[in-house]
Amino acid sequence: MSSVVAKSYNKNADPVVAYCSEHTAILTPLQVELQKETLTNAPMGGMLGAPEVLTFGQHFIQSFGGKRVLDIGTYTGASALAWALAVPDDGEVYTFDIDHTNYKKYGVPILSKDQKTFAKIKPVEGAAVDSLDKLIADGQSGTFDFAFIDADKTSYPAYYEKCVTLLRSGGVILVDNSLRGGKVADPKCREDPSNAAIHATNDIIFQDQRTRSALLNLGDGTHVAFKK
Ligand SMILES: C[S@@+](CC[C@H](N)C(=O)[O-])C[C@H]1O[C@@H](n2cnc3c(N)ncnc32)[C@H](O)[C@@H]1O
Repeated sequence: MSSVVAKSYNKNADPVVAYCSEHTAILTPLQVELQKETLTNAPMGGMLGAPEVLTFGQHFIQSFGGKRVLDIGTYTGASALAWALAVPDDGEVYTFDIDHTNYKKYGVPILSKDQKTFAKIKPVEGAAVDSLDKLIADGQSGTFDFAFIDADKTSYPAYYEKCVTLLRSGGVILVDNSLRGGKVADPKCREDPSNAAIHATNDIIFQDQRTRSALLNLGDGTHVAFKK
C-alpha cells in the first residue's frame, strides 16, 4: 500500500517527511554521534528512534517541567539520551530493555562523555512488563511525568496500561511505531501479531476515558496520550 509514513533518517524518506524533520529535529553533537554510530555499526539500525519523535517528546518534558521518565526500549540509548537532556539536573530516566548489550557496546561509550546527562539515566535490564510491575508494587504509581513506549510490539497494550498507572495526572505518553509504516491501516497486514497489537493499542488509547489522545503521522507513527 502507498504510504508516506517513515523515519526521516531512512535514505528514501518521502520529501515531505524529510522537510518536516528538517523543521523539527534538533540534535546535540552527542546525539548526532550516537545516531551515526547506531546506523553504521549496531545490529538492526532501523530500530533507532526517529529524531523528529525524540525532539517532539523533549518539548513535552521541557514545557511542563517533567522530571521522571519511563523509557521502554533502550536499544543503543537514543531515546534515553533525548529525555536525559530534557529533564533538569535532579531528573531521572528509567530505561528498560530485555538486554542492554547494545546500550553498553554502542551507547555507553558515547553517552558517558557527558557525565552530567549520563548520571540521570537509570538502566533497568529484564522484561519491561515485569520491571514496570515492580515499580507499581513499590508504590510508584502516579509519580512519573512522561513515558515513551518503544519495545516489543505485542506487549504494547500492557505497556500502555502500566504507563497510565505510573503517570501523574497531566503526564504524557508517546507510543512509537503506531502506524508501522502504514500497515495498521491495511486489514491484511493486521494478521501479523505485532501489527495487530499496535492496531489494538491504537483502539484502546482512542477509547480510553482516562486519557485524551491524538494519533500523529510523525516518524513511524506517534500516538500521544495525555493523562487526565
Ligand atoms: C526499537 S528498539 C528501541 C529504540 C530506542 N527507544 C531508540 O530510541 O533508539 C526496541 C528495544 O526493545 C527491546 N525489547 C524487546 N523485547 C523487550 C521486552 N520484552 N522487554 C524490554 N525490552 C524489550 C529490544 O531489545 C530493543 O532494544
